[in-house]
Amino acid sequence: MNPLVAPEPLVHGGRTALSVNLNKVALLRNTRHLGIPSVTRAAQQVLEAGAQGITVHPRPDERHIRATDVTELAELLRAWPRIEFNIEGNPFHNLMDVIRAVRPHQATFVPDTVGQFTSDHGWSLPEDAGRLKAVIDETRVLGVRVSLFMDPEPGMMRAAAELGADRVELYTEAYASAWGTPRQDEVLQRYVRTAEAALAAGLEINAGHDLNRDNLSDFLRAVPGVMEVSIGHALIADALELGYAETVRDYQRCIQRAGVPAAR
Ligand SMILES: CC(=O)[C@@H](O)[C@H](O)COP(=O)(O)O
Ligand SMILES: NCC(=O)COP(=O)(O)O
Repeated sequence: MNPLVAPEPLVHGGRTALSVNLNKVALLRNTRHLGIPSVTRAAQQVLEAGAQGITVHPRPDERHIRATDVTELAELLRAWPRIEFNIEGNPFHNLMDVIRAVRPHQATFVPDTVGQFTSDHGWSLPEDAGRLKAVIDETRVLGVRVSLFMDPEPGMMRAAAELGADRVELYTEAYASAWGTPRQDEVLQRYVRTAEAALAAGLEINAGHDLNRDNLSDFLRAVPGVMEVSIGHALIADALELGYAETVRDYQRCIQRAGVPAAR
């Protein structure tokens, strides 16, 4: 029995789930040998406040999330059967060993290099398709949903679906950079067209990177079918001021303001 995949699919009724990325809690923790702030305590508090998922990106250099964090979070989440565990990373680096061991609900494949400052691009299809097929197939056989981290390129959506991906995660940095500028609507339309192409190809849709309390509602109001947003950097920064619980509630309010009820 897959330890983390729920017996029944975790369906949020097409509503947008909030998955909190805990990378930056681990980043701060790693600056001393004191074990604080605790990653598992952060997870417990954001889940008690209503978050529907936890996301981590255990990079090969362990600059933030470590392998031990992943196993401790997997253990914690056994007590939260309706919560999704999303583990991100490059499947050609360390990620597949983690997926085989933990079998989270979702694996998000990201084409980062080992020392990359942060994620800053999606997969190139069809160029990357040949090597992605095998790891997508293996991951799905393990009962783990596959999401491909993708730029807002409508023309790549069919190729992502043909590879067997269940979802694409729209890389939202371009939107976040344009938000509040005269280019906002033009850039947003690229995401709308990409989401429409993804849905037409039979893919489900996630989104993430640089989303925050200012730009989230406009994105969800415009872009159809977003099942999950994974948010870390801005959310943890907000939590330094507001606390985890009030911050999660505020992000849920942003989702609800978009007219897309937050997942229950
Ligand atoms: C894939 C993505 O956009 C982010 O989830 C990524 O985890 C950010 O990584 P850092 O937190 O190391 O910047
Ligand atoms: N996949 C995006 C994610 O998990 C968090 O990205 P960010 O909010 O830290 O930019």
